[in-house]
Order: sequence, then structure tokens, then C-alpha cells
Amino acid sequence: MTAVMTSATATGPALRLDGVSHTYADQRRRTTVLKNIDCTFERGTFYTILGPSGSGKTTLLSLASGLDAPTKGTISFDGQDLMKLGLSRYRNRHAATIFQHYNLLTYMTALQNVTTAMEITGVKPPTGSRRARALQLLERVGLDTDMARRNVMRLSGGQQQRVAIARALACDVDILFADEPTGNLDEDTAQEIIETFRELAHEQGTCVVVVTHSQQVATQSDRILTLRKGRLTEHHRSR
Ligand SMILES: Nc1ncnc2c1ncn2[C@@H]1O[C@H](COP(=O)(O)OP(=O)(O)OP(=O)(O)O)[C@@H](O)[C@H]1O
Repeated sequence: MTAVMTSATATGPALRLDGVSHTYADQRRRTTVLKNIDCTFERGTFYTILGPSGSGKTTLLSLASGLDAPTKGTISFDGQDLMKLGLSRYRNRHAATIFQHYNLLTYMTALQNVTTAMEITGVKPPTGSRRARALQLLERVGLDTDMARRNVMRLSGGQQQRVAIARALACDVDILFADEPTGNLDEDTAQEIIETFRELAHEQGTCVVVVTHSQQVATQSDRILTLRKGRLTEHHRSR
């Protein structure tokens, strides 16, 4: 897990993709969505992945976050092949994902969603209780104590999205993945979330990888990657 950093920023590769291809197949057809992708994601860096609808961004995220295995190639964390490390071990100990559809536990409050994730992953805050840490993180994403105590089904879509973000932050991971995390948020709240991602990368050394269609997010990330026709390329900004 990520050690909480106070001044220096962690650097160095966290995740490597070598010759990664992915094909979906059913009885009628095979669709190759990702083609021979080589890429390194570094610690302390905030990445965005852009690309047209259907270009494979969510597929790439699900492979990199250990939800699925590529049909070809290897993905390694800290030099270790995820298949050898174990996908569930990787997901529990090193990576967290903010899903497009939040995946919250609908019978729980916002606060319970965050504390339960901490219990499952075994995260203990350096000071104070899990509950206090969860309330702090919920406040950080703009949810007050009243909202924290509400069942998540009684929160708006944008508020549920913030619970999902707080839950991912609570897991104190090396790599944070997010699929359209600002899609349901107004511009000001989106900006706060972008700043949280920047702080996580630059102050705690987390590798943050965000799939988005938002230029607001992309322009504030450190590196922009574009997925098109199965290939991943880096976009170099003109200065
Ligand atoms: N489980 C699946 N079985 C078959 N095809 C799939 C499956 N999941 C995705 N696809 C196809 O793979 C392609 C890439 O899908 P993916 O969801 O990764 O794209 P995306 O870039 O995230 O799209 P969007 O921006 O619209 O969310 C699409 O053509 C999609 O129909």
C-alpha cells in the first residue's frame, strides 16, 4: 500500500503493459478492442485517457485495474505479473477503482460504504478511528455529516459519485483508476475532485488514471493518452 507521504513525491513505474491485446469473442464474432499496447504508468503522476466512444477505454481500465485478464500480453505491478500476483490480491492491496455506475452498497449509508471498504481492505488510519477518517474524506469531497449518515439511495447521482470517490480514497492504494468520475458533477464540484486527484498524485505519490471525455479533467492532468483504433498514443501539449 501507499505510504502516506509528507513532502517528497514517490516516483518510478507502478504498472506496465507489455504487448497487451484484448479480444471479445462470442459464437458469431471476435472483436479485437486493444492492439499490442505497451505503456508504463508512473507513481506520482495523474493520467487521463481520452478516446471516442467505443474505443476501448473502459476495457483498458478493467484490465489495468485487475478486473479482467488480457487475451494477450502481460500487465505487471512493481515488476510482478498480475496473473502471478493474483488479480484479487492486486485489487485488494494495491488498486482502487471508481466505477462509472458507482457500485455502492445500496442498503448502507454513505459513511458505512466508506468504513466497510476500509475494513475489507484492512486499512487503518494513522490516527483516529476509521469512522473519523471516513467522515473527513466524505467532507473532502463535499458531503457533510448529515449526508454521510443518509442511505446512499437517498442521495443524488452526483452525491453518490462523491461517495464512490471517498470510498476509493479511503483505501489508500498505490494506483487509483476512475471511469468518468466527474460525469455527473457540476463544474465547481468537478474542479474539487480534479484537485483531489492532483494532490493524491503529487503529495502522496499515487498513480492516478482517469478515463474521461472531459477537457476540464484532461487539461489539468500531467499526461494525456489517447486510445484510437485499439492503439494508445501520448498527446504532447504545445507550449
Ligand atoms: N463484454 C463485452 N463483450 C463484447 N463486446 C464488448 C464487451 N464489452 C465491451 N465490448 C465492445 O468493446 C468495444 C469497446 O468498449 P468499451 O466499453 O471499452 O469502450 P469505451 O471507449 O469505454 O466506450 P464509452 O466511451 O462509450 O464508454 C465496444 O465496441 C463494445 O461494444
